[in-house]
Amino acid sequence: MLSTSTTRAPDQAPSSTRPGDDRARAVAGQAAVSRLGAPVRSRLRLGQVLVVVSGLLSIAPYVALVQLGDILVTAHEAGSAPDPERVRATVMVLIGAYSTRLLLYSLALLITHFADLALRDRLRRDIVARLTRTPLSWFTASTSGRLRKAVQDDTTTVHTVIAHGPVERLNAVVTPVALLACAFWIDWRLGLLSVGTIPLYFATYSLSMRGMNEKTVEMDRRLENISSAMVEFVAGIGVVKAFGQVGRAHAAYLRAGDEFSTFYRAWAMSMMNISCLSITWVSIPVLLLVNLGGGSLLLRAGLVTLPQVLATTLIALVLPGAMVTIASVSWSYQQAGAAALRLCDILDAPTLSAAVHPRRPDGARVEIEHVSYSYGRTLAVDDACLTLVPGTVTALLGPSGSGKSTLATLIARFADPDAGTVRIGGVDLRDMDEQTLYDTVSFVLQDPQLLDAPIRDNIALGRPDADLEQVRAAARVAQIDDFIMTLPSGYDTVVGRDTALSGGQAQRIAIARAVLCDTPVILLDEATAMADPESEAEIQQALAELVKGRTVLVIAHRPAAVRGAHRVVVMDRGRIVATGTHDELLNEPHYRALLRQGGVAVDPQENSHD
Ligand SMILES: Nc1ncnc2c1ncn2[C@@H]1O[C@H](COP(=O)(O)OP(=O)(O)OP(=O)(O)O)[C@@H](O)[C@H]1O
Repeated sequence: MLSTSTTRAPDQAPSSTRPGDDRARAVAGQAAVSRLGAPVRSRLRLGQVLVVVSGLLSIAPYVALVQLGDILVTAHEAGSAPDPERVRATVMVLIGAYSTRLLLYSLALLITHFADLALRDRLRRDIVARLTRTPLSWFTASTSGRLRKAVQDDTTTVHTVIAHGPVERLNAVVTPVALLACAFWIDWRLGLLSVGTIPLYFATYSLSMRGMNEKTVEMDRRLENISSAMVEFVAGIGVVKAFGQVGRAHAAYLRAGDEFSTFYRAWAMSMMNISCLSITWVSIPVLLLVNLGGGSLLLRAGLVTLPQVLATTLIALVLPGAMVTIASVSWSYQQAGAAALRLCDILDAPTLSAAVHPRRPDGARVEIEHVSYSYGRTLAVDDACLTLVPGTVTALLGPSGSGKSTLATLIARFADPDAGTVRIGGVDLRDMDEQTLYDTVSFVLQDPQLLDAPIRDNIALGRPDADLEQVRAAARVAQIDDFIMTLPSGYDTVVGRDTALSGGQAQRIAIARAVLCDTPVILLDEATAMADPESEAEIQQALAELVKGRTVLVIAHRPAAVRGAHRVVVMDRGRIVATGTHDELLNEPHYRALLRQGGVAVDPQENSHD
C-alpha cells in the first residue's frame, strides 16, 4: 500500500550521504540559507547598514579617551587645573558616541528580529501552501518525520542566522577593523602591538577549523541516524515486542548513539587542543602583556604618551570578544545550512498542477486510459486500461506488489500518472478542482485513520457542515450507531481519549464517513473487511449499503473478496492481465493461480484444461 510505513517516496532524498558529498552539501546549505533569507533581504541590509555606522562610531569613545588623557596629563605637567570646558566637551562626545552606537546596534537587532519573525511566519505558510498541492503519494512515515523536524526545529535553527547572524557577524568584523584602524591612527607602533597576536591566532584557528564544514554535516547526519533509529524503534515497537526482539531493536539505537559518541570524541579531542592554543593568543593576559609591555618600552623611549598606550591596549582587549562571536556565528551558519536544506527540500516538494479551467464530471464513469506510474525506477502500473461502470463493483485482484493500490490511488489523484489519463464522468482529473474531486471520489483506506476528536467530527470529516441527524443516519447505514449510543458521551466521545475502538468499530466509522460524503465513486480497500473477524458480518453489511448504486473499485487482497463483484480485474507486475466475471476467468491462468494460492477450490471441470 502507498500509505504504509514500509514504503519510501521515490523523490525523497536518502537520509544519509557519503562523506565525499558533505562539502557539496555544506555549500548547498549556505545557498539554501541565502535563498530562505531572500524575502527579508532588504530589511537585513538595513540592519547591516546600521551595524556599519555603529561599528564606525565605536572609534569615537577611544579618540575622546586619548584626548581626555592628553588634556589631563598636559594640565598635570603644567601644574594647572584642566580646562573644564574642554573636559566636558570631550566627555560629552565620549558618552554621546557610545550611547548612539548602542542605540543603532539595538535598532539593527530589532529590525533583523522582526524580519526573522516575518520570515518564519512566511516559511510556515509556504510549507502549508506547498503541502496542500503536494500529491498524497509523497507523504510517507519518513516524510512526516522530516516535516515535523522542518516546521518545529529547522525554522528555529534558521532564526539564529537571520535574526542574529547578519548583525553580530558584521559587527564582529566592522568594530575591530575600525578600532584597529583607530589604533594605527593613534600610533602605528602601538597599532602593530595591538594586532601582533592576530596572525598567530588565525594560523592556529584555521588549523583547528580544517574540515569543519564537512564534519558539521557529518555530525548532523549521524544525529539524524540516531533519530531514525529511535523513530524506527518506537514506530515498530509492537512488532518488535511481539517477536521478542526489543534487545535487538534497542541495539540499533545504541549502536547509532555509540557511533556518534566515538565520532564526536575523536573530532572534539583533536580540535580542542589546537583551538585552546589559538584562543591563548587573544586571551586577556597575553594581550595585556604584549600591549602594556611593548607600550611601556615605547613610552620610556618618549615615542608615545600614556593615554595612547592605554587607549590602544583597551582596543586590543576588544578582540577576543569579536573572535568568539565570529566563531560562534560561523558555527550557527553551518548548522543553519543543514536546516535550510531540509526546509528547501520541503518547499520544493512535488506539486499537482491546478486546473486552469475546472470542469465538472458528467456521471460517474471512470476511464483509465493507458496509464503508467513509477516510483523512481519501480514501474508500479504499466499501460493500464480499465473502465469502471456506474452501479457496478469491480474487484482488483493480483499478487502483492502487482500495483493494485497504486492504480486505485491514481483514481483519487494521490498522484498524477506519468503517462495516460484518468477520467471521471468524461473529465480528466487534472481538469477538476480539488473540491469537485473530493465530492466525486472517496477512499476507504485499509487504516481508518481516526483523529483524536469526537466521533461526530470523525464521521463528518469530509462534510463538516453535516448536522447530528445526518451523521447518525450515516452511522446507522454503517451499522455503528447502536454502539456509539452506548458510549457515555455518545457522538461527543473523543476517540483515543475517552474510548479505545476495536479495528472493526474504527472501520465502520470510516465507512460511515464515506456514506456521509455520498460520493458517486468509491475506492475500497478490501482489507477493511478483514481486520476484525468478529464484526465481519456487520462490516460486510455496511459495505453492501455503502456501494449500492455507485461506481466501486475494491482492492482485493484475497480471492474470496471478489464475491459479489460484477467484474474482476487481475493485475500482475503492474499490467492488467485479465478482465471478466469470476466464471469467465476460471480458465485464465493468472486468476486460477491466485485462486489456488488463496485456497479457493477451482471448478473440477477446468482441471481438464490444465
Ligand atoms: N511509496 C512507494 N515508493 C516506492 N515504491 C513503492 C511505493 N509504494 C509502492 N511501491 C512499489 O510499487 C509496486 C506496486 O505497489 P502497490 O502497493 O501498488 O501493490 P499492491 O498490489 O497494492 O500490493 P499489496 O497488495 O501488497 O498492497 C511495488 O513494487 C511496490 O514495492
